[in-house]
Amino acid sequence: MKIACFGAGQIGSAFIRGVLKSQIVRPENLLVKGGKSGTAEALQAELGFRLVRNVADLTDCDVVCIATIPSVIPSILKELKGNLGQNTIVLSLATSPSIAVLQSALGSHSLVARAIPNTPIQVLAGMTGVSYGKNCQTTHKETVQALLGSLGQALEVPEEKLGIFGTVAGCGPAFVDVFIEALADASVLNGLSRKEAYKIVLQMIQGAATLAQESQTHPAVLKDQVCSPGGSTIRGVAALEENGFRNAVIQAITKANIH
Ligand SMILES: NC(=O)C1=CN([C@@H]2O[C@H](COP(=O)(O)OP(=O)(O)OC[C@H]3O[C@@H](n4cnc5c(N)ncnc54)[C@H](OP(=O)(O)O)[C@@H]3O)[C@@H](O)[C@H]2O)C=CC1
Ligand SMILES: O=C(O)[C@@H]1CCC=N1
Repeated sequence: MKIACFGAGQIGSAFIRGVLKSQIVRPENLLVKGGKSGTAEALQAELGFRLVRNVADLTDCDVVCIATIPSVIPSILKELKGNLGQNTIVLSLATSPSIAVLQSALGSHSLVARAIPNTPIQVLAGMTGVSYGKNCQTTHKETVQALLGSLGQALEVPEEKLGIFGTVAGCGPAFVDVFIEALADASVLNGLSRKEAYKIVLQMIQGAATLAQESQTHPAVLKDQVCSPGGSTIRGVAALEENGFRNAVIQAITKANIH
């Protein structure tokens, strides 16, 4: 597979690291174009992909990804128009613009898709939602699925659900990181070292997620199994409820919701 990526910032670099780690693309078949700050050049020195010198080099790419903030995208689309092969799919990883806007900028026959990945793609543990423009046929979807699926799980969703999918899966890691840090702070407050705290917290979170996934048991049942009568856990659960933990999480997702 030959792919290109515009942007080597947070999600661009996670994508680049992921596709090289999964070996879905070889470094010589990965072309990257960065912005002005030199992040792409620094990453290239570490990972050995190719830097894009000329957009005309992209015509034989299977997929051209766009991993920049939305405001830069119109100028990238202008650069791309006329430099894409007949079967090159433009895959935007940005929260906007919509497929309709991408397609109208690139031409009515263009192959366009949108995906919202998350930072765990760099360790092949991603969860990515993807939506396709109307010109994408099964073979194009298979190419994108192979690419994104190599980074963890990738699920096709209608574009109207991509925002909330991307909010939970894409913003979610930051919320979980806040929770991890808070658990570690509480552990340190109560006498553990930072190192011990993170070791315990990370394995506990991974274990709880694995149990929920493998047992296919409702989280309320799993929670009840931990709460011994008159025991410690139920006192902690009551404290979470008293402090609006559930509501805080619901508000966080609702405020973050990508439209
Ligand atoms: N961060 C995340 O976890 C996720 C982000 N996204 C989406 O991805 C997009 C990027 O976000 P994020 O990675 O966090 O942002 P960053 O600011 O970290 O990265 C954006 C990158 O784009 C580069 N850039 C700017 N202009 C151009 C250009 N003309 N051509 C090529 N590259 C350019 C910038 O380079 P320079 O600084 O050198 O100008 C920068 O490195 C956003 O739309 C975001 O919504 C989606 C899912 C998850
Ligand atoms: O913060 C953001 O806007 C992006 C979208 C998903 C994750 N980060």
